[in-house]
Amino acid sequence: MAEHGDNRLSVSCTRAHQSDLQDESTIASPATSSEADALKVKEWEVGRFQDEIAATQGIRIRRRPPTGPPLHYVGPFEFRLQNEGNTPRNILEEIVWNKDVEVSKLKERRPLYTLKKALDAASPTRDFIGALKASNLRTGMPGLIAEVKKASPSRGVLREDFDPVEIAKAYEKGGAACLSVLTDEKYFQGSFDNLEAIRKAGVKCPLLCKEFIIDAWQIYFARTKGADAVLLIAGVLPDLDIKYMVKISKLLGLAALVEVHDEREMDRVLDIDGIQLIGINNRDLETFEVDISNTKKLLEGERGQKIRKKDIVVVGESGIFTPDDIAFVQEAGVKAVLVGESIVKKRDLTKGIAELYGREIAS
Ligand SMILES: O=C(O)c1ccccc1NCC(=O)[C@H](O)[C@H](O)COP(=O)(O)O
Repeated sequence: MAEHGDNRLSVSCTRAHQSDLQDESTIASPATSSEADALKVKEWEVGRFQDEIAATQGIRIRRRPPTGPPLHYVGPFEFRLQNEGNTPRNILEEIVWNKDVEVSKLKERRPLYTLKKALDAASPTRDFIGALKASNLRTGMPGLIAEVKKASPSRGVLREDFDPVEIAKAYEKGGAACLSVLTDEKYFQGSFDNLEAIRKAGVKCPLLCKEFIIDAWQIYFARTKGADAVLLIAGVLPDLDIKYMVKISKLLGLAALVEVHDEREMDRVLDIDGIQLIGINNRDLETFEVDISNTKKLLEGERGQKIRKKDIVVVGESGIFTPDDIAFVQEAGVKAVLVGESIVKKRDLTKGIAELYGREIAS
């Protein structure tokens, strides 16, 4: 019944205090099924409370279906009962609701204390932000985070002959500074096995675990699978969760790429101390619309000044296809780009990077 004990952790995550960082593994599991039921009820109540807090920060994505699980099974037949409350409003919300269930099950199999134990023997992480800065200095162009991406909800399957390790090696050969590895199975056909395999294959580029993180447990898990950085999506996580998760990431030696899509999210994130890496996603994850001028819009005026003052590295993400696109986001102020579709679809991945940049960027 570790799940229920651990679920209390995600509650503490929203009410983050520094002391939570020490207390996590000591929370007890419920002893009886009635205690477990009571905890489940509490969990729903807290979930609703979390959503209320999130809404005050402009977050539209609800953590869980407000009226209970989206599927109901009645008698010998399965009925799919849907109403406005338990139907996700968009794909991002659907992903988050599925992730919540997935993470609860994973936590039951691998409670936090076992992950912490595994970390005692883990090899050190590599400097993700340092690699981006070094590449930017060396080439005079944005450092490349090349994405190992088989499929996506908006584009379907991008590459049929998908060998993650071969793709990672080809990207590295083409001059990628870092790699982004999608680990979500249901919507992106990715996996943590891919992340682990790339890490074990001797690829030197630091690795971003591209996951929908909603619980600090996932950060520990990513670290055990070889990640050097994790993604935190401001459109999903309230401010206190971001603060807490950035701290946890640092404690584990991981960089945190905090992703924003609009001005409101950027302003929230700029008010949080300790953030060194911000990704501006040109894709609206609720509608799939992609517009690279979003990067420019979010870096104009006072926001740009604040970012430079804080020495934050900005990554332009999504919809980058041509040397003109690279020049456009560089002009806007990014020091790095995160690119999936335009390179993963190329037959020759190494050459594809040179085509994207309009020149060789390998050293
Ligand atoms: O790509 C999607 O369809 C998508 C849908 C819902 C949530 C996230 C999604 N993508 C994640 C990303 O933002 C991209 O994988 C990444 O920035 C690379 O984008 P691209 O170069 O356009 O493949």
